[in-house]
Amino acid sequence: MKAVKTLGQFIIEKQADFPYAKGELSRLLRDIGIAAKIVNREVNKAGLADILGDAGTMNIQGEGQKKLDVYANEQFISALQCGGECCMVASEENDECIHIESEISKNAKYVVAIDPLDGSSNIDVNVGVGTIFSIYRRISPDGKAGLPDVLQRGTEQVAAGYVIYGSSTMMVYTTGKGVNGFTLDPSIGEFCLSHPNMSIPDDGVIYSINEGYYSHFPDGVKKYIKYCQVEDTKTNRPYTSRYIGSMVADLHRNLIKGGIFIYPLTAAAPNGKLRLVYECNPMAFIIEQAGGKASNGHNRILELDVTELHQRSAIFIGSKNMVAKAEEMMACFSPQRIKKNFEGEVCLQ
Ligand SMILES: O=P(O)(O)OC[C@H]1O[C@](O)(COP(=O)(O)O)[C@@H](O)[C@@H]1O
Ligand SMILES: [Mg+2]
Ligand SMILES: [Mg+2]
Repeated sequence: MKAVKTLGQFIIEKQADFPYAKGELSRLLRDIGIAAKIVNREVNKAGLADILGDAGTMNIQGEGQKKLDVYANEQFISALQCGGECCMVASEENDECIHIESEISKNAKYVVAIDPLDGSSNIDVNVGVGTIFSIYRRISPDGKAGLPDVLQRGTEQVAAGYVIYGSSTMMVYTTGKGVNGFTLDPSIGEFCLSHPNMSIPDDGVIYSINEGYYSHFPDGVKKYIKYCQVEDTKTNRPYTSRYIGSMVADLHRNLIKGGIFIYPLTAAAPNGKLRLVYECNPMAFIIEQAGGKASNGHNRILELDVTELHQRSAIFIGSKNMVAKAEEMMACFSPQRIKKNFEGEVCLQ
């Protein structure tokens, strides 16, 4: 019988990888795991728990908040407040950063950026949703945590992860030493190591993009979609199209099977849709740690300058050879040219 290793046991064991570790990061990951279990409980019985539907409020993105967006946000913030290892939270659902003033937390070493519920458009229809988190070391002086702490480049993340609430619930995370996945065993209420040392294949046969916006895509993206659809058995094409509409679920599938996920600049979202701080940077850290690649079509996501909390970015992420191919086609079009393209100027293609 294979020994079960829980998330808590694994975290403590891995602490040895960090000679100066005092357990703060371990306890912070524990706190995130606790909130994930509470959210999972509600997601699993969402239809019965009066937690489906709209909350009737808008977030700073101008998006209508779902009841589960608000619930998940509250659960993660309160778990981080109780745990004492986080001095500030930046959330998709809050305009500004939330300072944790309690005595035990205000000088805590870490700040957390979070997308409490990812894939909100799928909540009411029982399709996989997730949570995305990113952890940075506070760079501001004691008690002075602020925006600069979450506007650090993605390369400065000390840990990142996601939770997927799917047919089973999993937590997948990295601390910069590989990627590991844990499946929640409801019978013991523990996340247990199920996917050690996850790695994404260098090549895949899945492309994931919302083709409904095709006419608004940059020509480089149109060219790449055409490339995916061409008949060529030598390169396993045509690839197959899969798009769930929850970034976590689309990336989790591609992490395991190989594939590329693209959310480019579009006419409707000229700066992209997905948010750099709590969606693109953490997912890029995980995918790179699994051997994949992540860019905005031109530049490495993790090296992008972060100037705003809810800043958006285009993202091309997944199997490294597939992302490289897409970048090759985007190279025909510099970001400036793409912008011009949206202003209706004829593309040189
Ligand atoms: O419906 P679209 O435009 O394809 O967008 C889907 C994308 O938007 C998101 O739902 C945005 O995330 P949130 O649900 O956290 O706002 C992603 O999960 C998903 O990849
Ligand atoms: Mg999201
Ligand atoms: Mg969200």
